[in-house]
Amino acid sequence: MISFPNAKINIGLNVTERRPDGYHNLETIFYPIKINDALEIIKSDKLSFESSGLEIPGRVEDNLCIKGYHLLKKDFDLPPIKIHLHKHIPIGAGLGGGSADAAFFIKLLNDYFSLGLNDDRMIAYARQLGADCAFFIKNKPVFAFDKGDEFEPIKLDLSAYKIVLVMPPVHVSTGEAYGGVKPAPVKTSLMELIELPVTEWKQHIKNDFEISVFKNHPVIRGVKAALYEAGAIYASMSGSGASVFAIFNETPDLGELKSHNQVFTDL
Ligand SMILES: C[C@](O)(CO)[C@H](O)COP(=O)(O)OP(=O)(O)OC[C@H]1O[C@@H](n2ccc(N)nc2=O)[C@H](O)[C@@H]1O
Ligand SMILES: Nc1ncnc2c1ncn2[C@@H]1O[C@H](COP(=O)(O)OP(=O)(O)OP(=O)(O)O)[C@@H](O)[C@H]1O
Repeated sequence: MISFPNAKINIGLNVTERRPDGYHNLETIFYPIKINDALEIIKSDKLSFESSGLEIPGRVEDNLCIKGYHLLKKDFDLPPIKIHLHKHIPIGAGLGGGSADAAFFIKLLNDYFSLGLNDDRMIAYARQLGADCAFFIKNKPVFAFDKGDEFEPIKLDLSAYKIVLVMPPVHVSTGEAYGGVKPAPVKTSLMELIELPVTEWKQHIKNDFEISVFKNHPVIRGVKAALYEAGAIYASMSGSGASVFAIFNETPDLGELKSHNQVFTDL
């Protein structure tokens, strides 16, 4: 059985406070986009994991799919499977690629072995694998709060616009990004700001990670500026970076940006 985990972008991200457990409370809007991995499972005589496409850093045991298998195996008598992941979603990009794989893997196991889990139970498992994972179970635009794993549904449809995503040749680790951020309470919640017309987002909606990440990686600031020069209505780094997305009325001419970065369109 195969599925196609997709990436997300964060439209606005406010880190509001440090939590006693070392994590941070935040508020953000998660919006799914059409950059996909391919994830396949088949029955086998032993548990195995292989990947193709982009190289995934770290040990196989730490891959979120393997972690997901062991998590569900505690509660279900799962037979061994062979997992194949074709990695296409850029890594260290703030696109939640690993988290999407984890959530889609739980959904695959649920379907393949008819485990009978509803969304809430799958969300409870996904949350244990990483803060971003839970979003990808329902995979619909939401306002997220707490660790980024509590949600309010929102009505947001950007399909009338052209969304472009630029991945510069740098990677930012999530830990590094949280290390540089100064938490602060918000004046107006993103839940309200997201209701503004897209043309007003530039004045009101920000990503708190940009200050320190841009300082350490000025090339990312440059990408955002170039996207505004190309006519973007709104542009922002996604999550903890390094990717930057932009919303346009018409398909832009990205000229120079294309020669130094990976560019995704039609998202
Ligand atoms: C930056 C975002 O992508 C925004 O959507 C997420 O907050 C990151 O979520 P994630 O990658 O699923 O994060 P996890 O794998 O759970 O945690 C990685 C590290 O990020 C930090 N972290 C993550 C989420 C959060 N609300 N507060 C944190 O401080 C912690 O240092 C943690 O050790
Ligand atoms: N299936 C997976 N795909 C990619 N990375 C994985 C996966 N499983 C575990 N990882 C580990 O997670 C790290 C970052 O993954 P990911 O691509 O989700 O980060 P990101 O782009 O910073 O996303 P975000 O911070 O938005 O969750 C990788 O360096 C890798 O070690």
